Amino acid sequence: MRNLDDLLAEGVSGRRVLVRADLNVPLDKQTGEITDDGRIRAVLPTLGALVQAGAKVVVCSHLGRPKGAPDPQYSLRPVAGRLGELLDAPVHFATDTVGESARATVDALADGQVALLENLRFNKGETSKDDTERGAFADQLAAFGEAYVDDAFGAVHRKHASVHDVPARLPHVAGRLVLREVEVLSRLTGEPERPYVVVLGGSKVSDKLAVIEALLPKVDRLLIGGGMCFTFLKAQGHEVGTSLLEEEMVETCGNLLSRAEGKILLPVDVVAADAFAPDAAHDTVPADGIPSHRLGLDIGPETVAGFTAALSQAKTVFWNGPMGVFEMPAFANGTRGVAEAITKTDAFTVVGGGDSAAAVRALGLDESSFGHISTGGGASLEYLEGKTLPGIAALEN
Ligand SMILES: Nc1ncnc2c1ncn2[C@@H]1O[C@H](COP(=O)(O)OP(=O)(O)O)[C@@H](O)[C@H]1O
Ligand SMILES: O=C(OP(=O)(O)O)[C@H](O)COP(=O)(O)O
Repeated sequence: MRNLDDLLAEGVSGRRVLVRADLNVPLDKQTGEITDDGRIRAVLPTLGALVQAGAKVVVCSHLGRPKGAPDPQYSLRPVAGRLGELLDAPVHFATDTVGESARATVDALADGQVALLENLRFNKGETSKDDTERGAFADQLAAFGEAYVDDAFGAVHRKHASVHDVPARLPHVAGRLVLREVEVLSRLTGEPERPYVVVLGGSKVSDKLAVIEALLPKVDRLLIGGGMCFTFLKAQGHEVGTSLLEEEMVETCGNLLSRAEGKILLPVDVVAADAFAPDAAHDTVPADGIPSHRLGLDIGPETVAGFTAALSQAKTVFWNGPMGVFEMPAFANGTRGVAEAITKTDAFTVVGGGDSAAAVRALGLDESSFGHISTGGGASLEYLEGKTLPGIAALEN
């Protein structure tokens, strides 16, 4: 896989370089402010090197999951502002992705300047399953660069135009972040030191359930909390009230549990609330006793103790997905407890995922007490699964 140094060695001064970044940062639902800028900081080494080398840097990214059309709540404009502060240079923001504003913004770039295009997912072509539709959008994007750098590790598992199709159209290299992520994560794909414990939570339930099947044979223990656990609890015959549930995956989860040979550890207690709100009334209840009008927003203290015991034995730990809605202090204890347990092991520990990494920082945990904090959750899980990831394969071609 060619990397940024190869491109820099060819010389990029005065050349337009299209950089796919993962600037999908968490935003405050009320104020729209960026609550964690870790993913922006993570691409600074690549962007800084290109700026210094005098390239005209055209950055593109997705933010959230808009439905193929402009949606102001998912605008990258606040990210352009923050990126400019971190680079200590103006970032020229295009109000569309491949339209007139983008063309004018890119055309006006001087050497060493940076532009950010509006959210890629405001365009249907970005995520389309139709090769022709995706290809047509990739053609438009590729026109903005003479070379392409993929530094969007968090999105390399997506077969999307900017990740999978643009590199087929331009000379392409891996950015510094992608290179480092792959280097570190490859330590977990060979023969990880055992016991190897994986902790899964978060809210992207259907995406990540698909990964469990492939991971099960590789791990010694799989601890499941967060929004993930309720589909499993349901499969065990428990009622889960109004908790996050993937009804159509209940049977799959039942099959997984019966084949897991006791490797899967589920919550024994959960914090159940009246509503998805910071001030909602809530209680800790047994996992098999969630009242019908309540929803589970965190794992309970007994579960944290059980997970801590399993983690204390581990020699390798991978964690993706918060154990609860950590953004609300009343439901942050499970995530804090599990994160602290991970920092106390003498295992090689990796945390992956935009929100998981944000949780580590929001809870004031020492980032250096983890072996690696990855910017990708789904991406690192699928990498660990041993799958060929569309974004990596495209860089290797
Ligand atoms: N029990 C739960 N119910 C609903 N949402 C949850 C629950 N537990 C965790 N979450 C939410 O999951 C989100 C993170 O999920 P995800 O995107 O899968 O993680 P990551 O970005 O680390 O890969 C957080 O915003 C958190 O509030
Ligand atoms: O946030 C992301 O992934 P993650 O939550 O698995 O870390 C990436 O930006 C990918 O986003 P997507 O899962 O909407 O494709």
